[in-house]
Amino acid sequence: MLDTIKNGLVVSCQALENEPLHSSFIMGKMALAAKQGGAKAIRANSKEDIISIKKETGLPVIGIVKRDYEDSEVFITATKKEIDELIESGCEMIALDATLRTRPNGETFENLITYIRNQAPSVSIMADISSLADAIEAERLKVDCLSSTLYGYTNETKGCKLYENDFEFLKKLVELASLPVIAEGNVLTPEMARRVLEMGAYSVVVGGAITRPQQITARFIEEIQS
Ligand SMILES: CC(=O)N[C@H](C=O)[C@@H](O)[C@H](O)[C@H](O)COP(=O)(O)O
Repeated sequence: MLDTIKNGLVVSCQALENEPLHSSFIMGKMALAAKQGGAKAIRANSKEDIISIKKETGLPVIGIVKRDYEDSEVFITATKKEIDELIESGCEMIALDATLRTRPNGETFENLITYIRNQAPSVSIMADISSLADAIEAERLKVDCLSSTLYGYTNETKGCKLYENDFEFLKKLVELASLPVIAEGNVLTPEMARRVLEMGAYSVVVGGAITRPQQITARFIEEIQS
């Protein structure tokens, strides 16, 4: 999986229940379009979407399951339940929240890593981090790669954007990490994607700027009305 995405583009094809394109059929077609454009792999949410995308494209998939829990802010692959669903989906890599926040049901990131290694030894693990401290802990637990997914999406980093100050956070992360670092989150243009790879990112994940038309439209509106 890691060899496949090196220096390449991964397209995130996700539409949650409250989004207009929410449908495994549509995500499959979206992923096919991404494949035709040259995507090396797809990042996707839910067992159903992953099965549909794999059937439609044959591309490797970085799988997540987003689910909200009352007792925790962690929502990306939070517990064993989501991991079981991902293993059943056949995805090649599982991404999970690797922040230091408390998980639902008293589960721990460390236990989930062990669980994946035992249940699905051929599946790679991506740690979705929000800070350098998260990255250090994820490396200690021997995940396969780090992704900047949650930078800007925790209480401590709220409002931060990955591209700020010429990708300052990503630069620090690449310097610190010995594992491959995937640039993900608010990579909005082809130029930004090239820039993060130049800075040493191993690969880049682009989501909304390709697969969420409501975000793309809003960006046009913002520009023409300002
Ligand atoms: C924070 C969170 O929930 N991120 C999710 C993680 O899978 C997705 O909603 C994002 O689309 C993905 O990370 C790609 O980022 P962007 O869409 O900004 O290119």
